[in-house]
Amino acid sequence: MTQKTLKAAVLGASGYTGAETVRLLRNHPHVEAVAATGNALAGQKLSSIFPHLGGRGDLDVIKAEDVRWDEIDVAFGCLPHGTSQDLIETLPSNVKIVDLSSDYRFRDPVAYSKAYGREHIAPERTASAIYGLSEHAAESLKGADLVACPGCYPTAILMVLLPLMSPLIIDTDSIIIDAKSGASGAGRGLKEGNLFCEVTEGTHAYGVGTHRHTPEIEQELNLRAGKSDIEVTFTPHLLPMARGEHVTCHLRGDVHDVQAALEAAYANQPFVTVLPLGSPPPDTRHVRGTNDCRIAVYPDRVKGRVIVIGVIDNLVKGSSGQAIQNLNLMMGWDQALGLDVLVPLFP
Ligand SMILES: NC(=O)C1=CN([C@@H]2O[C@H](COP(=O)(O)OP(=O)(O)OC[C@H]3O[C@@H](n4cnc5c(N)ncnc54)[C@H](OP(=O)(O)O)[C@@H]3O)[C@@H](O)[C@H]2O)C=CC1
Ligand SMILES: CC(=O)N[C@@H](CCC(=O)OP(=O)(O)O)C(=O)O
Repeated sequence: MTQKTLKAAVLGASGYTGAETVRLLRNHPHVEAVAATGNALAGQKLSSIFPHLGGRGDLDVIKAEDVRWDEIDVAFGCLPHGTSQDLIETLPSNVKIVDLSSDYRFRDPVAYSKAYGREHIAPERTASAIYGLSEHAAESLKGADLVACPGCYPTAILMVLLPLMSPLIIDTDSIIIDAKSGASGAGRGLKEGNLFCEVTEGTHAYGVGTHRHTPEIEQELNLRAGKSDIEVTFTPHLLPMARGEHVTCHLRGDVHDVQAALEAAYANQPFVTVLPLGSPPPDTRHVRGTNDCRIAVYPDRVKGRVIVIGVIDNLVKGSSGQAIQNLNLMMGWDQALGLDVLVPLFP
């Protein structure tokens, strides 16, 4: 039997994750992007905004209200948080939603309001959405209608930390996460902090002690560990590069236990490589342009401490790639469909 091709609308295709979703879907055998939406840039061809997407399958960027929703099977929400829920809650109920924003990531609407400073317009839906860290949610993703893709930092960090939570093999009182992102993590919108001169030839921390990804990370760690008191120290930094995310987790535990737990968790996972102990540290360029995640474990010279490094591409595993991986799992397909063709771009 021939597989039906799902018709996808990419909401926010004139932004970075939307354009990346369109790019990646071109490799997908069973999903076709047939609608692309934008706001200020609606009215243009997608290839005039993103010339690299020119050629086959060019799309008109239209407003979401002009999409012919009766023809759409799945929507990828690549919109700013807040805008995302406002639009998603107006869509027909038969359209499957894979949301890349933070709008449906919080299982507790009160925690959402605390982190984002607004009331959720559909608190019961955020409570029941599936948190789509693909490798850790495969079963619950099957048949799901609404999936919240994790943030790019939470993706890289939880890929490292979740396998250490159950059984709990690290001390949860001393988790310190030093994280770095390329500037595409901040989106394509014009912001002073993203100007070339503000980003190049330097680096700086931001959101120190306050970043909104901290409660998202803590939510998932506590759920996995069956606890409610895990807190983490998380410090993100902006690096002068377009894409890539690098996290260094400083933990208290046994290096061999940590290595064994990570190897066991990802033994059969196509996108995750746990490097052998003693390997050179992974580089964001080893996963650039792919849905891969590489993890490496090191003993600290301080007795009883372990350092674990994870790298992903924020625009692929950290957003659009994982979104497609999630759709594959929702549909009961091979999770790697359309994504296993990607090969890292180095240097
Ligand atoms: N960048 C990343 O690495 C990651 C991003 N995310 C999340 O994914 C989502 C998209 O991020 P990203 O692609 O970087 O963002 P961008 O700023 O690059 O793109 C935002 C998109 O949303 C559209 N948009 C903005 N405002 C409105 C509105 N009021 N109504 C309708 N459409 C609107 C924009 O249209 P137009 O330009 O035409 O005005 C654009 O297409 C965000 O929620 C982000 O937090 C998650 C993980 C990683
Ligand atoms: C470099 C940079 O600015 N990164 C963004 C995170 C991108 C991401 O994952 O964001 P969402 O949780 O909004 O989806 C930030 O720190 O806010």
